[in-house]
Amino acid sequence: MDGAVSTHGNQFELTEDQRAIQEMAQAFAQDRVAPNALDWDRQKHFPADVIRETGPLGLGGIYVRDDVGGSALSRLDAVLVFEALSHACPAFSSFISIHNMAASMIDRYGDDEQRQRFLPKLTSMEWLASYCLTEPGSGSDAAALRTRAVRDGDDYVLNGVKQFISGAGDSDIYVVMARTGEDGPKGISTFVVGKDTPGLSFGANEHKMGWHMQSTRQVVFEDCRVPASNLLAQEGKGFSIAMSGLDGGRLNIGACSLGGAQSALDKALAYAGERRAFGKSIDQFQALQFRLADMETELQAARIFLYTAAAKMDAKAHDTSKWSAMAKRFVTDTGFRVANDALQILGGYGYLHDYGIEKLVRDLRVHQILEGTNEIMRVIVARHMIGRQ
Ligand SMILES: CC(C)(COP(=O)(O)OP(=O)(O)OC[C@H]1O[C@@H](n2cnc3c(N)ncnc32)[C@H](O)[C@@H]1OP(=O)(O)O)[C@@H](O)C(=O)NCCC(=O)NCCSC(=O)C1=CCCCC1
Repeated sequence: MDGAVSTHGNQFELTEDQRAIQEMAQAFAQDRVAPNALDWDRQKHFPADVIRETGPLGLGGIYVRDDVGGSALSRLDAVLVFEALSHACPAFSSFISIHNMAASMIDRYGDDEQRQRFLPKLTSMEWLASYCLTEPGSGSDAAALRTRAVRDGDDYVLNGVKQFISGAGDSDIYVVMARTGEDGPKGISTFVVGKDTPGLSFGANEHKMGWHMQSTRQVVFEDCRVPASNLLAQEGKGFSIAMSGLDGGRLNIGACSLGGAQSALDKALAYAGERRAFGKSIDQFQALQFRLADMETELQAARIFLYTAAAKMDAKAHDTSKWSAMAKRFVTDTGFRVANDALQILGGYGYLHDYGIEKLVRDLRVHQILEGTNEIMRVIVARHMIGRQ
């Protein structure tokens, strides 16, 4: 299985520029990611060098403004990139997506000085970035976070623990939500913290089911002194900043599921044409044809849905958060189902690491949990429907 990229003729009208972006990301995925993805997974290797190669391609700040080195592209453009990269490795693609989410939060909410200080190195990928919201005692109920930041002269002093942080220990920059005021969402603020800040440390790398090529650790703050000039926007704005970052991140994660599931379907289709049983190739059996047809149909529906949600965000539609949540839920559930069905088509071979499908299933499973569980996505959608936003 060579990880060849299929565009599978989606019906969404893409511009010539968008096709060029898509082809650039597909070529990079095929040349630099696909040949290594299984090794990275097996060795739990974080390929910082290959990740950094995406900087000069403009993927370090895909939707960051261009005065600080960003590519100033659209959310739909970004979705095309993450979909293409995920065809080779969803875990690789999702790290680039997290980095972009963090960079775009600094671009959107930072002042000029902060943008100039952090973004050129983030967009070039000289620095990598992580996003720190979840804590050991608060996941879905994000506004219950307890990491505290107390103002002391020209600094804030941070104490607390962040949990399940992707890229922790490898990233250079951490965008951290911490409590500066009252309980609940209005007491939360956002800080940019450099890796070398005294008082910042990292836990052990978690043993996970998938996403092996990126580390997941606790981030620990012990009297960690951060300059007040690293506060994004104003005190109390942190929850909204975190949520609006996730509105975009959820589209990206949907794209990572889409690309991974397409890769699994492509592998299953190729296998079904080659594998013979009872005197014919197994793709001649109607039971398998029906399954393939359902996988193709559901994946194309997910693709159109995701592209539509991205276009809504580009158009700054008032119900962007609802569309992001719907797309994240629908595409990640569909992607996992399709990848799991693909594994079934390969039978015993699907269960072997070398065929690449069990890795896709493991990688895609977590997309139904992170960046807001799919249950929380339903909460967000329902609140919009009944008028409680
Ligand atoms: C939806 C949710 C459950 C909502 O909470 P509540 O009911 O406490 O808060 P509520 O009353 O809804 O709102 C408070 C204020 O906040 C504003 N705001 C909300 N959404 C948004 C938004 N989308 N944009 C801007 N502002 C927003 C809201 O307007 C309100 O302010 P206001 O009072 O009006 O001034 C929220 O907590 C959530 O979503 N959890 C999932 C966390 C979750 O997703 N982690 C994932 C962690 S990250 C992760 O998993 C990663 C994994 C891999 C790597 C990257 C990260």
